[in-house]
Amino acid sequence: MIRLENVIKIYGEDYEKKIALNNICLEIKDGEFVAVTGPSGSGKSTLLNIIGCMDIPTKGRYYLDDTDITLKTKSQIEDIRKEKIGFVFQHFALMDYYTAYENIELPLIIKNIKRSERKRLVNEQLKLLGIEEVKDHIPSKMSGGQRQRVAIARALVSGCNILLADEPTGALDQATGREVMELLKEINKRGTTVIIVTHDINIANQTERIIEICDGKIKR
Ligand SMILES: Nc1ncnc2c1ncn2[C@@H]1O[C@H](COP(=O)(O)OP(=O)(O)OP(=O)(O)O)[C@@H](O)[C@H]1O
Repeated sequence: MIRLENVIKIYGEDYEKKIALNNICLEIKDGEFVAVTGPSGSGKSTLLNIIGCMDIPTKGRYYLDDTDITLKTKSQIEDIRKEKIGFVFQHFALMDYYTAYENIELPLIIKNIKRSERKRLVNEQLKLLGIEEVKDHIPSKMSGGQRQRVAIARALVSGCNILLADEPTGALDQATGREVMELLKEINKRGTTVIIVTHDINIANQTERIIEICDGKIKR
C-alpha cells in the first residue's frame, strides 16, 4: 500500500524556488492499475520519483507498506526500492551492448544472486513476456515493442510488487503502444501494482483509475 500524507516537494531555494508538489494526499492499494496524467510541468514525474523512492518529500509523509520512508536513511531507502519497486522508462534505458538476456540479468548480478538462480529467473521472464526469440539480440536489433518488453522484464525480474512506468508507450507507434498496455494489464492481473505516467488520455483510460495533477495538486 502506498500512502502520501500532505506531501510537498520544493526544488531550489529563495527566488528560484519551485513548488512541484503542493500538499498531495494519496492512497494506492496493492494490486491497483493507476495512470497519473496532467500537463507538462504539473509534477507527474516528481510524484512518480517520490513513490519510487528515488526522491523524498520536502515536507509530509510517505508510507510504503506502513514503513515511513521519510524517516529512513538513504541506504535503507535504496534497499527498500530494490526490493519493492521496478522502473520502466519511455526510452527503455537498456544497455546498448548487452543482449536482452544480459540486460534482464543485470539487477540480479547487482543483488549477488547466484548464476543458476539468475538463469532460472531470466528465462522465466523471457517466457512470460514472449521475448525468448530475441534473448541473444542487442537492443538495436530489436523492435521498439521488444525493447520495452525487455525493459519490463528487467524491472520485474527481482520480484518487485510495484511497477512504475514513465510514459511507457511514448516512444512507440500506436499498435505497439496498445500491445505494451495489454502486457501491463496482464502483469497487473498477476498481482503487481502498476502506476504509469502518461500525457495520452487514451492510454490513461485503459487503466482502472486516473489521477490528474495540475500545478502540483491533485485535480481528481
Ligand atoms: N530537479 C529539478 N530542479 C528544479 N526544478 C525541477 C526539477 N525537477 C522538476 N522541476 C520542476 O518541477 C515542476 C514539476 O516537474 P515534473 O518533471 O515533475 O513535471 P511533469 O508533469 O512530469 O512534466 P513533463 O510532463 O514535462 O515530464 C516543473 O516546473 C519542473 O520545471
